[in-house]
Amino acid sequence: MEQLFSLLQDELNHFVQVISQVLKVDVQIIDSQYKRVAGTGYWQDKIDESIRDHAYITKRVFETGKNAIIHNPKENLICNNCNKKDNCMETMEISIPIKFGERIIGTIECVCTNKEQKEYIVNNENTYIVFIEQMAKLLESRVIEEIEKRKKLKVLDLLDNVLNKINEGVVIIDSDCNIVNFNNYAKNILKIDTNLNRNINIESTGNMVLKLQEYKIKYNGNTFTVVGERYDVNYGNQEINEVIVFTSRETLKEQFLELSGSKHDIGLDKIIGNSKVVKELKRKISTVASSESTILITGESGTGKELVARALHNESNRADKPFVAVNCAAIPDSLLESELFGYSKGAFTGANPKGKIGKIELADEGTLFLDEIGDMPLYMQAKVLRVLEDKSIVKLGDLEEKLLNIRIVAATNKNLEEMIKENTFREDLYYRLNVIPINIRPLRERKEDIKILFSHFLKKYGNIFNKEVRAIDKDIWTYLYAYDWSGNIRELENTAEYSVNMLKNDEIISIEHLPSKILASRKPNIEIKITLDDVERQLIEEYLNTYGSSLEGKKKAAEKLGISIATLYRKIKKYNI
Ligand SMILES: Nc1ncnc2c1ncn2[C@@H]1O[C@H](COP(=O)(O)OP(=O)(O)OP(=O)(O)O)[C@@H](O)[C@H]1O
Repeated sequence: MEQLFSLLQDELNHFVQVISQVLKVDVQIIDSQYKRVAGTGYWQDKIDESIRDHAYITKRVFETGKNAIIHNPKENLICNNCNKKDNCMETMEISIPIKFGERIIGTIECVCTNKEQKEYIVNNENTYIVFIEQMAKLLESRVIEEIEKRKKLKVLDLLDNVLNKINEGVVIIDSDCNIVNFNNYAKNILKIDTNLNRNINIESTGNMVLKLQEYKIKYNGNTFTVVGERYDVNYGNQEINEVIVFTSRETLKEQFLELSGSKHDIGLDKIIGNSKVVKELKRKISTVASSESTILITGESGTGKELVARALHNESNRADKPFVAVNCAAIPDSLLESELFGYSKGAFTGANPKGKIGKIELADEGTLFLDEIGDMPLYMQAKVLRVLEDKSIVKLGDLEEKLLNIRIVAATNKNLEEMIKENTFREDLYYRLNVIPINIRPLRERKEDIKILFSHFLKKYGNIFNKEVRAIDKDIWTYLYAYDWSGNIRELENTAEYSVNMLKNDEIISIEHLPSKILASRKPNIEIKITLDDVERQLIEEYLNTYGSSLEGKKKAAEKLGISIATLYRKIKKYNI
């Protein structure tokens, strides 16, 4: 509270000057620590001095909370003990308390040092005292105001901090669409530099993503697609017109996948497909999931290698332990070793002084997934081989060996055998990794999976973008079967995402929603390697999915298929459904 006086210093000086001019005497303000915080004339250059050892009149005001009007200081009992009494020049003193609620936080003191001054005051004493009391009240309300202001500033500061910590962008704009304020997230996403440009343009695309509006934000020559909410906050104030709270579309998608558990709970049921190849793949995963042996997953990009690796982990008896994925192609060679092995305190210049736990150690008791192992530099291959052989690691800068219990699953889209011939992949590591090989066939070799996968992805993106995918026009399949799918399932998934984006309300998914490259690829009389059995099995599965596999469900499915329940049972057995 006392510090507040020092924050109001300029105003205090102004106060004492005004009182001094009216009363024609010197005026000072004393705080509750008996420190002079403002003064005129004789006291002007004695601010901040303590008056404690001769503050007899001031003390009385603090004790009683009442005005002290002393007409003859030297003779007054209050001054009896004052050691300055003999040299005291004062002819009259008025001390008025400055209150803050019930508390006394200071005094306003006016001192006459000659007869004329005293006479001037005494002639109008009551009026002057009321005047000083009013000034004390004014000071009290200024203190309250200042405290309120400070509280608000603290809350604003706190809000600012909170806004900068959240994972959403916040931009405040004025009525001319100029940025007034923004948080760190918005700054990073939109690359805001208000020194360069403050103008921003926000337009709704009309799309909804997970129940939020999608917007195109144009700023500084760039366009960003975000999702969020706009709030009108113009309460007759041109300077603050609107707040937009947003997140990037990609982040939202990630969050959705995290929340829906699709990243963590990837089990066999997340591997979609009816083809023999997929069925065989799933069977193999459940057979080998709990084995301790190393697995090498091969397959073209986008065939689902990571999905299979996660399923292997989640189906294994290590499922509740960590699954740590390292993408060997995404980490620069110079960082890969410390990323994998970690380092001890002060291992090298520039290293984190606390040391770092490597990904291999993090995977202890769980699964280490070495993705894109074909991109691992040769010297690192040798080190990883040692981990496989010794089941232990030595951190960089450390001498101690740490025993580990990890299961290694590696994956690559490269032909490692070719690489061995070219001396770019170690033969010994290859055999160590390839104990259980799992090869995932490209989508073009199992086109019968396209229908179920595409339908699955349409549903997924329908949920994400809050669009109802009511039906699919059957003509679409001819195009999807004819396409080559060099990007495999990832490309099919992206196509489904594109189609859902293109879908307007009340439409059904049809060829007009497909990307042009797929429409262009259609060859006449395409040869689809689907047998009658495949179609029959798929139909039965679809009906069982719809009606359920209870007896009632099966009866309904048989009725819809136009076959007897006995025939249905026979076919279920035949197709191993
Ligand atoms: N059988 C499947 N069922 C459902 N989704 C699948 C299937 N196979 C792949 N996907 C999906 O396709 C996308 C690509 O899969 P994933 O990342 O596992 O492929 P990858 O072979 O590891 O690719 P890359 O070699 O490029 O790393 C992912 O979104 C994955 O969920």
